[in-house]
Amino acid sequence: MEPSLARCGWRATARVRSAPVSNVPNPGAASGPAPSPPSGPGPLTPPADAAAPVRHPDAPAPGEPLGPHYEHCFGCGEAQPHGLRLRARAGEGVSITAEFTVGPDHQGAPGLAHGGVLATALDETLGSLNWLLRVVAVTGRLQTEFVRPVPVGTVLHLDARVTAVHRRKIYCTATGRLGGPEGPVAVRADALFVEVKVDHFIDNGRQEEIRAAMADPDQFRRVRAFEVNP
Ligand SMILES: CCCCCCCC/C=C\CCCCCCCC(=O)SCCNC(=O)CCNC(=O)[C@H](O)C(C)(C)COP(=O)(O)OP(=O)(O)OC[C@H]1O[C@@H](n2cnc3c(N)ncnc32)[C@H](O)[C@@H]1OP(=O)(O)O
Repeated sequence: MEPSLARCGWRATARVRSAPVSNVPNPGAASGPAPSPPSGPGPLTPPADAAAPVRHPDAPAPGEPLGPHYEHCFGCGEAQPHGLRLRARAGEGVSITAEFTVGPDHQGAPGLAHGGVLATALDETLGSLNWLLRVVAVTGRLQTEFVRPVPVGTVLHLDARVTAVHRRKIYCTATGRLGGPEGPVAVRADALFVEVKVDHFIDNGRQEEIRAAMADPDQFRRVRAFEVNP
């Protein structure tokens, strides 16, 4: 241990307190064997009749930057001072690459990215995939795996792809690597997005921001085009 940390009273031997499992009361014990864990495919496994994703003919070309989908978005917006300012590019097929530089505003522990911020980076990258399908969709489910700590200053290189589509459900997966596209894997996610109409935002968003977004002709046209010109 660093001498300076030892001076602060930190002990490398700290352990979570725990009781032996046999001492934990089990109210179900008297009524027979414990229920078996759920089996079968989970909600992030596409059903057998799911289809392969199809890249929309008007999707941005591979390598083309996607640009923010909303300027105040915490994930990608330019007008969001503490946001992630994640930059995404179209990939081949229905895939995306993205970069996010972890800054001091993104810390959880000293010098390390907050797990929720990393989940946001994964969510934002996965959400960008819908631009290649040309549908508007929101996250229904996001399962994250944190494999390595991510220091402040790291450029996290993300890649994501859609694996299957079933009715309004879009199944996708993403990986984030440290320092470069071939760097060690730090985070992973599997997700289910659900296609929605633009009315989802109009009906549920705070009126102040909705009015401002509707007054922005670029914003409105871009999103509506997904609905009326599938
Ligand atoms: C002028 C206005 C301008 C607007 C500008 C807009 C620009 C922005 C454009 C694009 C935005 C993209 C934003 C990107 C940001 C990154 C992504 C996010 O963080 S999004 C935020 C977090 N997510 C939510 O807030 C969702 C909250 N949840 C909901 O609203 C609903 O629960 C919703 C829409 C997800 C589903 O509700 P239902 O009533 O529409 O759909 P049902 O009929 O229940 O489900 C349809 C199918 O999906 C399955 N499903 C739904 N939710 C599921 C879940 N959580 N897990 C598993 N399956 C689920 C169901 O089982 C059903 O499947 P079966 O077709 O029957 O097989």
